[in-house]
Amino acid sequence: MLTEELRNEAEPIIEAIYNDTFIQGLIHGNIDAAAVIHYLRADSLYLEEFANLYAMLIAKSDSKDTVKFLLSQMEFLLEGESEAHAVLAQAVDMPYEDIIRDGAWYPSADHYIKHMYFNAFSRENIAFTLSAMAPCPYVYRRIAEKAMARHTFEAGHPYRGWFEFYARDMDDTLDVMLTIIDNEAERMPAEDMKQLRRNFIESVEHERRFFNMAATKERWMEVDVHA
Ligand SMILES: Cc1ncc(CO)c(N)n1
Repeated sequence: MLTEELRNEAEPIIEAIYNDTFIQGLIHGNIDAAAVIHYLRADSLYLEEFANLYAMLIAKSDSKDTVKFLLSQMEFLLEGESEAHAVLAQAVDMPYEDIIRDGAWYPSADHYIKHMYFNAFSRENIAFTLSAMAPCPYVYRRIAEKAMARHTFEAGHPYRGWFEFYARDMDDTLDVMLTIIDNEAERMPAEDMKQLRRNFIESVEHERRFFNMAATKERWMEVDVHA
């Protein structure tokens, strides 16, 4: 199965993400608050676009079950994931709304978002876009699983709820995404299947860059989007 292979290929990158500054900082509870704030500013905008991408995929879907899935995911995204963000906001002791007021598509987030949109705009088959989107739930779930397996988060740990959320709540999203990708891949020419692979692995790399973006507070040097 294609997505099983892709998950195996992604594993060393995910292990690297796990060992990078951002996740290690969350695990040990000593992350720079400014990095968490930078992450939330970018991620709130990223998730907004993720919801917009679901809407684009709905327009491309002819199966009722797929439409239902995409709708439910959109709702989950708009409601549920705020729980994970709330944990981070609380840990840095700032109201969430105040944090995200000044967000921007910082360069790495910008690249990742446009990678997904390129597939949505240029391909009719939703498997292309889904192959670029699936690493979003997958990478977070794997990281959360690794963290929970390797560490004991005491009750008062400021980031415990973040890891618990992603260890618990990503399965449904992931299963349906991977099933659609595998079903479509079976009927595709080799060239297209290669693109699904590239899309998936590139997004796993984008996930790494996104956390590093937050850790280094990466921003555009010349573009002021609030001008
Ligand atoms: C960039 C990014 N990837 C994945 C997730 C998990 O949904 C997230 N919130 N943000």
